[in-house]
Amino acid sequence: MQKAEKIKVIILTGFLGAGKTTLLNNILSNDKGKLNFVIENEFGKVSVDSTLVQKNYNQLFELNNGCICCSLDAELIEVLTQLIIAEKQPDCLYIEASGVADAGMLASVFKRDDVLKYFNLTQVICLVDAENFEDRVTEVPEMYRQIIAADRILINKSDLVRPAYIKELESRLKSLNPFAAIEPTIHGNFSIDPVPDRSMSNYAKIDQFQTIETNAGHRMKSIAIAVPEEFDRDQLYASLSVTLYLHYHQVYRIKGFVRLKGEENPVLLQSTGNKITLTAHTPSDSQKYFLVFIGRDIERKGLERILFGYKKEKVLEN
Ligand SMILES: Nc1nc2c(ncn2[C@@H]2O[C@H](COP(=O)(O)OP(=O)(O)OP(=O)(O)O)[C@@H](O)[C@H]2O)c(=O)[nH]1
Repeated sequence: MQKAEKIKVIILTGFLGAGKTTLLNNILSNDKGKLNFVIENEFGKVSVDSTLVQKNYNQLFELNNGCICCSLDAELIEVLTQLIIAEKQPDCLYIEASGVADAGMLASVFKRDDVLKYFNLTQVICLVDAENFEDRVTEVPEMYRQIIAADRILINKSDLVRPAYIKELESRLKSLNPFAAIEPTIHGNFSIDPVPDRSMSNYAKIDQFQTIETNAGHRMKSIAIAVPEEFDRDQLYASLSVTLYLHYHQVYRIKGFVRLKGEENPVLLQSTGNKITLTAHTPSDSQKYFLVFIGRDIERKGLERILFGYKKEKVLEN
């Protein structure tokens, strides 16, 4: 270890699609002169976020195919060890946890004596999606744990709800976590100053919440489907919209890259809540086309039928 001071660590948590990558991109672009390392953790095997994090970092580590809080702690320790022995240690390490990560369990890694010696977890920031909070919080226990483990809660997507609702949500979140600083944000536009009167994360308080069921694995599933063929934009949009409408309580997030008929650039397709967005994407040389579905009780066969079913029907019609 070259530096006298410990490596600062900031954990970003929040449910699927709450805006963690958007926030991280904002922080990194405001922080260009610094040596920043990033750990990206996605729940599924295939990573979309590592492509979407803009290159304003100095090194990026990916921990995929599991959740950093329950199945990847050995891999996390391995990355942390690499940082300790590296010639140049980062000014800050940002960890973007998967949307279903238990932030308390992740933060507890930084309580271990061997880790505490080199790393200072300064903030656990939880993003709450103002638009979808009510619908999801009752069915996803992981969201509670993310909220109660936070030093700072950002009510993101506040452009999509009424100002009066933000006030309501703020007091609701305050009752769940009275220790956190809470503020509304839009597109993760926020400056990462220290939480007032706190040089170290308050995550030690998590011990007070041990009565809440500990995370014995998530009920979520992540299914990646290769989509090398071109889709008709309207048909794809319609079949996924219907799926989100009918299976709103099962399909929590869709994201990936697809090609559309008659369009030169592929698109980044994303869903949060029941909204789908398609954004033009500049492909890399090794661009892969796939869609990742994250949700509960979802099955590959059913999803393939949704994606490709209408094509088969078309063949039969002709
Ligand atoms: N309207 C609006 N959209 C937002 C805001 N913040 C993020 N988004 C959009 O929400 C979608 C999800 O944002 P991400 O930053 O990818 O969310 P995430 O939490 O990293 O998602 P996962 O990694 O899948 O859990 C994207 O389409 C963003 O552009 C916001 O404040 N307002």
